Amino acid sequence: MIPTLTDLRERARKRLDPRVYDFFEGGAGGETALHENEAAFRRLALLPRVLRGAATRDLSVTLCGDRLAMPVLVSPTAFHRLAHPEGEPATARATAAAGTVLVTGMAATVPVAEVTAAARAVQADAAVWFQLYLQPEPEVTLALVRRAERAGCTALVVTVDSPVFGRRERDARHGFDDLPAGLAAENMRGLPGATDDRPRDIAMSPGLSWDDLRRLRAQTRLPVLLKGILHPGDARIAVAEGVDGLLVSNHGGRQLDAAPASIEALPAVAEAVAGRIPVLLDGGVRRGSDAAVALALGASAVGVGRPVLWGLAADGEKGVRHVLELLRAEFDHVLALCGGGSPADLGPDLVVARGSVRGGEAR
Ligand SMILES: Cc1cc2nc3c(=O)[nH]c(=O)nc-3n(C[C@H](O)[C@H](O)[C@H](O)COP(=O)(O)O)c2cc1C
Ligand SMILES: CCCCCCCCCCC(=O)C(=O)O
Repeated sequence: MIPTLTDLRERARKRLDPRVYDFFEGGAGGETALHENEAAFRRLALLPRVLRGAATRDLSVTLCGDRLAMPVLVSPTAFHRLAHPEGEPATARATAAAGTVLVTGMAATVPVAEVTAAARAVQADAAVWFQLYLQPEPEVTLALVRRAERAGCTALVVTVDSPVFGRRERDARHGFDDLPAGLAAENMRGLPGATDDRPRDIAMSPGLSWDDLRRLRAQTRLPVLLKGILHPGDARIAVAEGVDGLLVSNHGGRQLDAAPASIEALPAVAEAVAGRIPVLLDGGVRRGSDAAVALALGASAVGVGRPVLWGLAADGEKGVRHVLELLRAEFDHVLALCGGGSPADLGPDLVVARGSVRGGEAR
């Protein structure tokens, strides 16, 4: 039988140390935002169109100069070697084989240059983006940016939803506050605050402002996307500042537990951006139909976090390939069922609240 994401989640749970499984799976506080990310998709339905003559389908999208074979990319998740000994290079090979973007990041357990090399061994022009938390000392951030540029990353994703680290009750219960011996955030080596034995800790910086972002953008030619935007006011400022893209995200429910589900925040952000820059979304995407709903509501693409970790833990590179292929095939199928030939054919008129369509009242 072909394993579904639910099967892979269960396989991952059986294979992983419960402390690691909970670190991957858990959210902040009472885990309301975590739960809502998936639940909010279940409250939405697609109202398909018919007889639109879409004989062939092309799933590809272009984002910040990179062409993706499908509108699903891999969001940054920390510490892939906790899931599988091969870690981020296995994820990179699988993502390159799927023809989409891997966002690796500061909290990778393999240096960024090895991650891009693994992706490019599979596909010469594989796109890898680098996620970073701006550090309180600009020179540390700059050193990380140069590392990502040298490694051939094609965009930077600055996570802005984490002025402080989320209160993760599962981790607190387990006392899980450090990596096992032999694993580290490898991109943090050789920076101020690092020692020969131990990389510098990743700092969260509550004092950051748009000035810090302006400084970063002046220091690099790479496109800069902001990850963790939920408020349309911030989206408007980001566009005015010249940011290259936004990722609507509540960090997989791991930061502000009182935040709305990502899919609920998307329409207002998309409206504020009005097509001027790409808007992406992550959080709770578990099916091709979730991706279709997000695209219909204004996203150019979606990211997946935990599903990739489940695939990696369950079956290494093969498991991640399987996750991405499942999502591609499901998205393609849903697009066909909605009468679409490309992601651009999905618009807001196709999305309704479940239970709201009665006898022709909908449109
Ligand atoms: C175990 C784990 C680690 C994560 N690490 C990071 C990270 O280092 N940087 C970041 O910006 N987001 C991180 N995230 C958030 C993801 O990028 C993404 O926003 C979230 O996982 C999407 O939700 P999903 O898991 O429901 O797909 C992490 C998420 C998880 C589950
Ligand atoms: C196992 C020890 C935890 C140390 C935390 C380091 C910060 C990494 C940030 C990862 C992240 O964003 C997440 O959501 O988790």
